[in-house]
Amino acid sequence: MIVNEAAVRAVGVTKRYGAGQTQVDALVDLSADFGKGRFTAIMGPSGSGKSTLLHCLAGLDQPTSGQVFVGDVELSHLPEKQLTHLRRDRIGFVFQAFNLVPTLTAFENITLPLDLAGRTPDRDWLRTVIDTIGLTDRLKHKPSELSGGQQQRVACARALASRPDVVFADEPTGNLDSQSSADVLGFLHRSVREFGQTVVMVTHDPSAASYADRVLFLADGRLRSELLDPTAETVLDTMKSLDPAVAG
Ligand SMILES: Nc1ncnc2c1ncn2[C@@H]1O[C@H](COP(=O)(O)OP(=O)(O)OP(=O)(O)O)[C@@H](O)[C@H]1O
Repeated sequence: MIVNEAAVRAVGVTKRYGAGQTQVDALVDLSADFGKGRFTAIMGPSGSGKSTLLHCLAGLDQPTSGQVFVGDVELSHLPEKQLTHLRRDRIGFVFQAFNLVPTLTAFENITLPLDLAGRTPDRDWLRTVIDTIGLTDRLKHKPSELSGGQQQRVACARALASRPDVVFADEPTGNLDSQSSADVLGFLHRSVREFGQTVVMVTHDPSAASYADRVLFLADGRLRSELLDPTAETVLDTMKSLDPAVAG
């Protein structure tokens, strides 16, 4: 397995909002590689730039300066139509609010992005993903008939259905109890370990971050620290050293 090859790369990314008195530098000259087949968590205090970074990496927002690469494609040079195709074909998204379509069944939600793209699902892959989320008996149910944790696992399966180059997850366990969080994180972890998927996840929760291979810590739009093979304890210790508010 090639461990060091980057699925996504930020090079000198700055993101500035507003101007003059209201100017905010949400990201400042930030560079980071996100290795293929790796699970990376992004942490940092509120307002440190986590969501902005995720949106820039996913081509949902444009850096003010600097470059973002998905594989070897540089996003800022892509016309909007190609960017839309790249997001659709090569990137999966999981959001805090599960964002499932209420009128469709779980199975239909999972295959919706492929259907919209006019792509034939890879049956074996779809079966693997569905078996791994452990909801085989709930596939004909609508989202309102599923628990929050089950809905988020459906959202994860939807993100993986196209076998994307990278899955971006923005606070995927923010609305879940601890057991449901463990189910969702366990699934993301398995998708990396067993299927070689790449996951980049923003979280506030040290135990969620401990499922990752690596944690990046942001503060004031800058990369401040990095932890490999994190545990909830080492993540919390690093957070305390970076943010006096956490240290209490
Ligand atoms: N559209 C916008 N216009 C102006 N300022 C913005 C915009 N989006 C974000 N910001 C500012 O950029 C900074 C970084 O915001 P961002 O949402 O990336 O932080 P975050 O670390 O994800 O925060 P949280 O943990 O609270 O979600 C903040 O100061 C925020 O107020």
